[in-house]
Amino acid sequence: MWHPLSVSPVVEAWSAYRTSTANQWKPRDLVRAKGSSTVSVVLPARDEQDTVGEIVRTIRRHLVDRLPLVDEVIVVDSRSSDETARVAGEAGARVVDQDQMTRGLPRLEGKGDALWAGLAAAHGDIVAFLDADLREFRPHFVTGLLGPLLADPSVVYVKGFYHRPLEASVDTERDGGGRVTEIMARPLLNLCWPELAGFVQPLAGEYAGRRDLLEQLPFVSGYGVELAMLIDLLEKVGLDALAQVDLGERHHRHQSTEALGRMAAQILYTAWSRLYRQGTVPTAEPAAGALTQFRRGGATPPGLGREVVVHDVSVSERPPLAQLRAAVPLRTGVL
Ligand SMILES: O=c1ccn([C@@H]2O[C@H](COP(=O)(O)OP(=O)(O)O[C@H]3O[C@H](CO)[C@@H](O)[C@H](O)[C@H]3O)[C@@H](O)[C@H]2O)c(=O)[nH]1
Ligand SMILES: O=C(O)[C@H](O)COP(=O)(O)O
Repeated sequence: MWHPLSVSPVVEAWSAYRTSTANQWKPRDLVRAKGSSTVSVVLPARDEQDTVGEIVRTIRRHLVDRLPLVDEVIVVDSRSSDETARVAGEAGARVVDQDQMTRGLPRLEGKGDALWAGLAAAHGDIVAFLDADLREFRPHFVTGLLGPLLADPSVVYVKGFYHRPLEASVDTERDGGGRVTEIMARPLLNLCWPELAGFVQPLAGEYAGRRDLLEQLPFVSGYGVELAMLIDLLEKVGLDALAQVDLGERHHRHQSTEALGRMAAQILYTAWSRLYRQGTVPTAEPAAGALTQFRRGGATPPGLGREVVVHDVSVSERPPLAQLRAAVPLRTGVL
């Protein structure tokens, strides 16, 4: 047993063993290693018309047209109210509609449901997920995620990590980004799932996995999807089948503190479900599924000088796709 304040030997050994950097993985070598297997890239996108086009074009230019590494680029339009679908389509993505993909099933909210719809739409043996709000996007985000999977059959899932600047309109805090990660998710994981403490960016939206494994996982509907996936993967395949890759620096659109509060609440709600499954907490759901926030300037209720805003932060889950396919025999690429 190690001293609680020292680096966990599990984490240390795993990081040394399973961590690579994106520039280690040369695109031409990956094409060779890929052989006849197929790769899909899936981008969940809600109102990302400003960024999604450039990401799709970059992937197509470098990894579809110049080198045959990526076989399809799918953008899941997640109920956008802007031109996301048109922009993505014009850039060369196959655009699928979250609601069309899940028609006939209960309507669920948020990113996790978009990812599940994207996995259902994808044909690849390997599926890589990327957020659609990335700026200064470069192809090494994709090659880095694919490298360990194509080079080593014992790796089944790869998570990206990076430096995270916090970019405000006036200045940049070099390592100020990842606020939910640093203030909530990392402490939570360290305390409750210490084997996962070696993941540098546990909430990263950039990761890749083998499709047959991804299809065995439930997908939590909202922003808890990444946390749940790591915990479920740890239980299902163990730490040694997981890897992480250094993607350098990541720039993205920052959400407001208020929106991040709702994200954090969804993640905590999700963690609760896993703690319940492990027998650590007594009830299947936390005491409440609502988050009350106070916004400057309103007059409801009177006397507070604030507006009270209440959000439902509960999450649901889509079942593993493999379960659905077993119940209703379906080809890949459709639900
Ligand atoms: O209902 C939604 C909400 C978001 N998104 C997309 O999901 C991606 C990530 O969403 P974003 O709101 O930009 O999340 P971040 O603030 O960047 O949150 C970080 O932390 C989240 C919680 O773990 C992860 O899901 C994110 O991938 C990760 O980047 C973007 O492409 C969104 O357009 C959807 O497709 N549908
Ligand atoms: O991953 C996170 O912690 C959240 O997406 C917040 O990221 P940001 O602080 O870089 O906006």
